[in-house]
Amino acid sequence: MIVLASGSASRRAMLKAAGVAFTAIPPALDERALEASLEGAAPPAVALALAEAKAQAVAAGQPDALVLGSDSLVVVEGQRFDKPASRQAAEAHLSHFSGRTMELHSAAALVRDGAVVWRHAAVARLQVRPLTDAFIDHYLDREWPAIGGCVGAFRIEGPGVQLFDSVDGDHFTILGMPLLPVLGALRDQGVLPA
Ligand SMILES: Nc1nc2c(ncn2[C@@H]2O[C@H](COP(=O)(O)OP(=O)(O)OP(=O)(O)O)[C@@H](O)[C@H]2O)c(=O)[nH]1
Repeated sequence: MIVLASGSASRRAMLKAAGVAFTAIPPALDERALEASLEGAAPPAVALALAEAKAQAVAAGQPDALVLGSDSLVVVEGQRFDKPASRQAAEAHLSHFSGRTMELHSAAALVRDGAVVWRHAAVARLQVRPLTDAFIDHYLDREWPAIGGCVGAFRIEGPGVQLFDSVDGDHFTILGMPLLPVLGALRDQGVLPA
């Protein structure tokens, strides 16, 4: 059985659309505390550590399952941004992102019998166009609070696409999980038909 250790609607939707049968169990994990313990680590290492910790947290209660954890984080000019906690935070994030290049790191890990059997990190680079205060306000009138659950304060599959001049990277990585490598790993683990 495949367990997705995530409360992310986007990750559930990706796996469902791909035709993967799974059970979703949100991880009970203090992500912020773990991130704090990783202060100074490179973004891919942070995303991988969080993906593994989420999978391990759920795997503890699912002894016979293959457990998939995933994490995404945004870095702009070396500064990391988590999901916006309020509309005001989203406004501040977007003002800061204006005209800058955003790195969106997404990682995934598989845990079986308590051991990490596979891990992968990917990065997408998104060029944020200059954003006026009026645009940000209008955008948030439509997209808040939906984007409260999204790092980067956008949904690329929705109006969030209007934030960018260009995007370089895998669409799924931006949505929150490097789906193609995940599917390859699930085939290697014998839980998806090869
Ligand atoms: N719909 C959508 N979600 C996005 C996009 N970019 C990032 N996300 C979501 O932003 C969230 C990143 O936060 P995380 O802490 O990794 O995951 P989470 O939502 O807290 O869920 P857990 O896996 O339970 O930790 C994930 O749910 C991603 O799917 C996007 O363009 N569209």
